Amino acid sequence: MVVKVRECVSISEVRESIDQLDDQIVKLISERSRYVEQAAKYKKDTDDVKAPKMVEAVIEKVRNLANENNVNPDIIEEVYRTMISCFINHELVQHSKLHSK
Ligand SMILES: C=C(O[C@@H]1C=C(C(=O)O)C=C[C@H]1O)C(=O)O
Repeated sequence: MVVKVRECVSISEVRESIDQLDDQIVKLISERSRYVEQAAKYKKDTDDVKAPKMVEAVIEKVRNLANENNVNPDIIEEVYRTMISCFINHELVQHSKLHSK
């Protein structure tokens, strides 16, 4: 599917459109973060948090979604590897707080 976007007639319109999307993207990443934090409760050790097989499954899934949505899968993979790596570090902190009590 090709997502329909508005045909901008100036750089300020382009920037305005990108700003609106950034607002949504940050809200969605925040929502994702809340679920990753909840995952810490169900992971028994740090290997479980790092879950390399799960990471590869997510990467495969988002590469397929990228192909379906007409965006370069290599860009999506790089963005997701960076995001998941940050979330794993965040979750390791949550996990150690929960399991040191
Ligand atoms: C949500 C899970 O794992 C977590 C998912 C992450 C992510 O997708 O960003 C990061 C850390 C993992 O511990 C899961 O195993 O289902």
